[in-house]
Amino acid sequence: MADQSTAPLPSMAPAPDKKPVVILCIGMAGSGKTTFLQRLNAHLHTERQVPYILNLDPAVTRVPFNANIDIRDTIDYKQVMNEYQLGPNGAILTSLNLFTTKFDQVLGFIEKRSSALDYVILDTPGQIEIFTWSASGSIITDTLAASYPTVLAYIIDTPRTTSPATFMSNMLYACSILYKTKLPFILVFNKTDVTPHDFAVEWMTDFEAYQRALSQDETYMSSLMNSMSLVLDEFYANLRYCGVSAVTGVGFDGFLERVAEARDEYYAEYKPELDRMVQEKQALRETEKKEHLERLLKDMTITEGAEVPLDQ
Ligand SMILES: Nc1nc2c(ncn2[C@@H]2O[C@H](COP(=O)(O)OP(=O)(O)OP(=O)(O)O)[C@@H](O)[C@H]2O)c(=O)[nH]1
Repeated sequence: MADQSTAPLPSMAPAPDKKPVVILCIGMAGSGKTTFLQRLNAHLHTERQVPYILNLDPAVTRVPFNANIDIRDTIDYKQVMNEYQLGPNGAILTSLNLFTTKFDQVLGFIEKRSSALDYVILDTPGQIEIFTWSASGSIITDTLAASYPTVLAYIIDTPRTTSPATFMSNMLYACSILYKTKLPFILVFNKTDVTPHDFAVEWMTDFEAYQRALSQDETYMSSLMNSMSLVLDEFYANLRYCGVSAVTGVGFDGFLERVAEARDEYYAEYKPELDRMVQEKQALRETEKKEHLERLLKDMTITEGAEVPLDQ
């Protein structure tokens, strides 16, 4: 595995305990993750903020940015397919699993440069479930979130989400990922140059507007979605979102503002909960250790045997 960074880092005065924010880009195939990353990378460079980029998609043919670490450098996805007799999705998953076994090295690379970095950005495989519902995806996410403020950017193909039914399934998917990872979450409505995301904002903030859109759908799905939308109301209430165009570059300042808010949420909510869990585990381990020791001492007293009076 290699750290491919080529350009020297611009001189920045790092704050003593400054940690880069990790942005995990996830989204359905074709939502524009890679283009989004390319644009974000360009945007950050113009702002003189330094990103460290990881490509975790072993099947991508062309990466239009300079990835510091690329899964394809260590794992040949086609070879994995042949060697393990797998189909495309199985091979992507296996490649990710193999890569995860070396993730400690990746962390080492990030750690070495972390004081000079502002962001660590990850591009994930096109098939969203391979990352979000796999053990390796969880290990990567949890490992990063244990060391760095980590946020999820869920990229949405806005022009393909304009029907109430597609919108609802996309939101339910986002909701399931949010509850699984519990990490700060940003909905990124991409491709707003084709379709502005105003309709989505309206549906998320005005329950009746979504109901009105639904009422035009007379299929059985409509009543199901009606009930579901009540569930999602709570999800929307705690959600951060923004609209961008990865092609024109519109909306990236807004995205970075959301990232800053999400980072604050990480420190205010996720990190204390993580620390609490670690402390709980440590306390449990201490109690178990004490119990073992007590049992051992008791066993030793028993085996010492009773005192036998000697014949006089
Ligand atoms: N008009 C427009 N097209 C976009 C935008 N972002 C991405 N696209 C196009 O959407 C298509 C898919 O973009 P990718 O960046 O490859 O999407 P992806 O999510 O990485 O795709 P997978 O690797 O299959 O997951 C490409 O044709 C892009 O040019 C955008 O903001 N506006």
